[in-house]
Amino acid sequence: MPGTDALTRLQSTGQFALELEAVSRHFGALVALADVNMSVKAGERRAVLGSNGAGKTTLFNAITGDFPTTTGRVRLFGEDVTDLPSHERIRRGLRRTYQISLLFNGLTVLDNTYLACRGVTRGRFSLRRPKRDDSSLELAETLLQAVHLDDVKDKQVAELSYGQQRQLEIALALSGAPRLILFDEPAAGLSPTERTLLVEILQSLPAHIGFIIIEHDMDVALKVSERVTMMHNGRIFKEGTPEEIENDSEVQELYLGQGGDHG
Ligand SMILES: Nc1ncnc2c1ncn2[C@@H]1O[C@H](COP(=O)(O)OP(=O)(O)OP(=O)(O)O)[C@@H](O)[C@H]1O
Repeated sequence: MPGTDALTRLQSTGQFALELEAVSRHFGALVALADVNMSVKAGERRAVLGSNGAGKTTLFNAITGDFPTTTGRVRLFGEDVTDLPSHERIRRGLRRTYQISLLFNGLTVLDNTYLACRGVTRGRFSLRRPKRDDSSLELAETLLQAVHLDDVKDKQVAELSYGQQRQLEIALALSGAPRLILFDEPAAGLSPTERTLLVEILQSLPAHIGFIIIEHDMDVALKVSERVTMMHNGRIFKEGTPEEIENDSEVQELYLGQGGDHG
């Protein structure tokens, strides 16, 4: 049971997109997340940094409900979702991208996006051929413009570069009125040019869409976020503005102490 302060915070308004209250996740004897408290405002852009095994992916799994938490409460937009399955959290506006690709390689870019739009709006997938007047098709085209893929919309996904596939994953995450998106290392494997484009795409997302980004590229993470949470050994080690984190001597020590292993 959370204490009085925790309960007061749990009963707070929906001004927060996300509130984590003493969230822990154990794997046997291993504590992957230990008593994590974290609040992200609606529309806020937050980076989560930390070395390998710091608990970043486990944190995402706790937020999405992909793994149950061992202890603690998770609140989305003022509502306690700790006991709700992933699809119920998605219905409340939560989206996630993965480090592995979940795209349909044999379909076109537009078809992939269209299916995602229909899948969310109708609650299930339909393989009906799109008609020109379909609002899902219009939405899909708009999303592809937002991620700079409109000129390759008729190509098969398998023909896209790796960077373009990552851009498409962002378009899919944008389908169906998301309010909070979790991006899991979107810059991984991208060229410098593709990273610049990624930063531009993330910075141009509509203001009401908040996100949390796990990113090993400090430069990308600090450019697209308003606040940064540093994790270490399953705990929150530091939180602050990008400037505060960049200039923090303990953060520098931790990173340098790992021989430059930022990820
Ligand atoms: N399903 C699992 N079973 C057992 N241990 C796990 C499982 N998932 C994660 N862990 C362990 O929990 C700890 C945190 O892992 P996690 O993947 O959350 O770290 P991370 O910060 O995302 O690391 P990376 O940057 O390498 O992705 C690690 O010690 C990891 O080995």
